[in-house]
Amino acid sequence: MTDVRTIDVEAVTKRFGAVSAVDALSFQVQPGRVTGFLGPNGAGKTTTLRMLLGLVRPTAGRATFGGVSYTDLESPLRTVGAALEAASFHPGRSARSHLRIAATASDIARSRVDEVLALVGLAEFADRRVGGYSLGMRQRLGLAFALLGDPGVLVLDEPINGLDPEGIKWIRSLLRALAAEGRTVLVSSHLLSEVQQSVDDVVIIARGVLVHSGTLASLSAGDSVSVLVDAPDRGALADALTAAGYAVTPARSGLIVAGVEADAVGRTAFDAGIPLSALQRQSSGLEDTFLHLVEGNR
Ligand SMILES: Nc1ncnc2c1ncn2[C@@H]1O[C@H](COP(=O)(O)OP(=O)(O)OP(=O)(O)O)[C@@H](O)[C@H]1O
Repeated sequence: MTDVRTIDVEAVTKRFGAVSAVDALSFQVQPGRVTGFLGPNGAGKTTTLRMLLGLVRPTAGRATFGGVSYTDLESPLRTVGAALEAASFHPGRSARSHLRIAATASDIARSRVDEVLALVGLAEFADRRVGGYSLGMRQRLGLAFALLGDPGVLVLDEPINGLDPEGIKWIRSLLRALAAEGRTVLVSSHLLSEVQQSVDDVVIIARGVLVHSGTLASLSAGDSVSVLVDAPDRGALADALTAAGYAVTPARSGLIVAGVEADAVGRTAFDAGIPLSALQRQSSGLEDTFLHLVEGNR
């Protein structure tokens, strides 16, 4: 690995005619961590990654690797490994032949081709025509390209898309391993649940604007906890909880008490001499928090 850098997105805007795909977006991606770049379909993820990789020119702002734009990098393939969605490969050529051509063009040792083929689990299919590959195998080939120059930064657009459960498990551990080696790893997805197990940090966008950036743990701080409680005498229970200062909302199967843990609700009922028929903690969960964040921006 040669060159480890942060990814710096600074007030980047991209308009396509009247469509504002990305709007004054700023965030930083740190080395040694896996960062999930999340947002619903059409949020502007691919456009942002394309600006980062010099494929689309921002209307305003700049996206760089430690202050240097992709097109100004001395040795781009050795600095940044990228796998964008819908990478096109020549159907009649093999994975090995694709990688050999790229290695030769960038002055990378031929031996590295076999290394990356093994790394992505394509060694036994290396000489097969890419036209016969499954979507998952194409994803692996895209990843092999990204890793070819042993770069310090990886930018991967929806790398989990198309992988089977075993492939998903494999890529999760690969992402973790790449970050553990000190690399900067940015992975886009429209599903938090897809990357939740492999990311340290999250950058969440919706409609082209930033809605949250921070550690994965910072996201769970927004989880709302509540308790569903019920008693044969629901009215008496509601009165006791309200008298104790809790916000109580009637629901079909009981009462919802917001922002409190089950033990406190149980104690209040016990002190008031009210036997309970149900007491259940409810957490909105990370995915709900994520959806709430992005839907607030729809
Ligand atoms: N070349 C283009 N011309 C016009 N509009 C575009 C172009 N590229 C993207 N857009 C629009 O910009 C917005 C953001 O699209 P983008 O593909 O970046 O989103 P995304 O978050 O990557 O979504 P997905 O997960 O569906 O790929 C969308 O409204 C899209 O229609």
